[in-house]
Amino acid sequence: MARSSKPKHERYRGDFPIVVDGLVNRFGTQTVHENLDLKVRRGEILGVVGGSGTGKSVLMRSIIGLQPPSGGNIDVFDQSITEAEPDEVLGVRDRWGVLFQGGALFSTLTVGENVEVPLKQFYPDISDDLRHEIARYKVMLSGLPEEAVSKYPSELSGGMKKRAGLARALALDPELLFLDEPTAGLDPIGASAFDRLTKELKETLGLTVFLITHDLDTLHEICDRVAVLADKKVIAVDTVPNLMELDHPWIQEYFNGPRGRAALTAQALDELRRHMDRPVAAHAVKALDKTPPGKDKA
Ligand SMILES: Nc1ncnc2c1ncn2[C@@H]1O[C@H](COP(=O)(O)OP(=O)(O)OP(=O)(O)O)[C@@H](O)[C@H]1O
Repeated sequence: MARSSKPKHERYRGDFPIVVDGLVNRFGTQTVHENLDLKVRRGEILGVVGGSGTGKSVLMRSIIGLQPPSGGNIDVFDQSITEAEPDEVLGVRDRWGVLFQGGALFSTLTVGENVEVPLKQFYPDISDDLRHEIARYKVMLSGLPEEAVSKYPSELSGGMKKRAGLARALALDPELLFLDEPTAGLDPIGASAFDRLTKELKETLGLTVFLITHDLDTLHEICDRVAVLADKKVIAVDTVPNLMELDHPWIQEYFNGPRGRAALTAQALDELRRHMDRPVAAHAVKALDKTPPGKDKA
């Protein structure tokens, strides 16, 4: 399993680190994906949305090679994941990190030991001291206090568990980061802090982020584009404002329904608050805050 003898790869410089072409996924008689196409741009945060059961997680699992598809092709860094031999896939697996729903931490290992798992798997030759040091650094990079390194998952809050899972996802300095509903179960303040962290990490580490979410605030705040899954396909990929213009029932219901409008208003309020020193903006924020529910807060 070790690949330390292989030369270190170059960072990907192409435009589309992930290209999904004609993906088909069937489970028995159930077809989840039928000719699904998707291109993820390098350096973007791509939000992935869709109703429950539309196959967002199956799509992510297909891209990271955990779900052999029934048809189609997936290239990651211009290399086919679907047709590659297991050994070849190993060569790209250390170039992505995954935060699964719920964190998926090993409960019998400390946070630091959890982060060390992929380091041991892919770089078995590095010294214990260096491995501990890398793990400690990743834990702090994920916004956890240094003491968290020696804590067990059961001793952490929900938000801290997500950050620990993120630290593990970042263990191998990935170019691609997969996040499956990272803000689910977090309170609004925790969710917003996690969103900010995701954006900061994307910018400072030059990540491309594939982010499955139901969280409208996340979509508005940090996603460069959003892919919408419906009818077994990706029916649209665009910025949120452009998606809101589309005449598809699910998209209209989702983005222009009451929750979608509330998220949009919250974002507008945030924008205004950033200019609170200007008296006019302060008045506008007050006025928007007082708008009765149900009335449009344009
Ligand atoms: N290993 C499997 N075997 C059989 N059916 C599966 C398997 N994995 C997923 N499915 C089915 O595929 C469909 C899509 O599942 P998936 O978890 O990708 O949905 P999702 O869009 O992520 O949903 P949610 O938003 O509720 O998490 C579901 O109907 C699910 O039951």
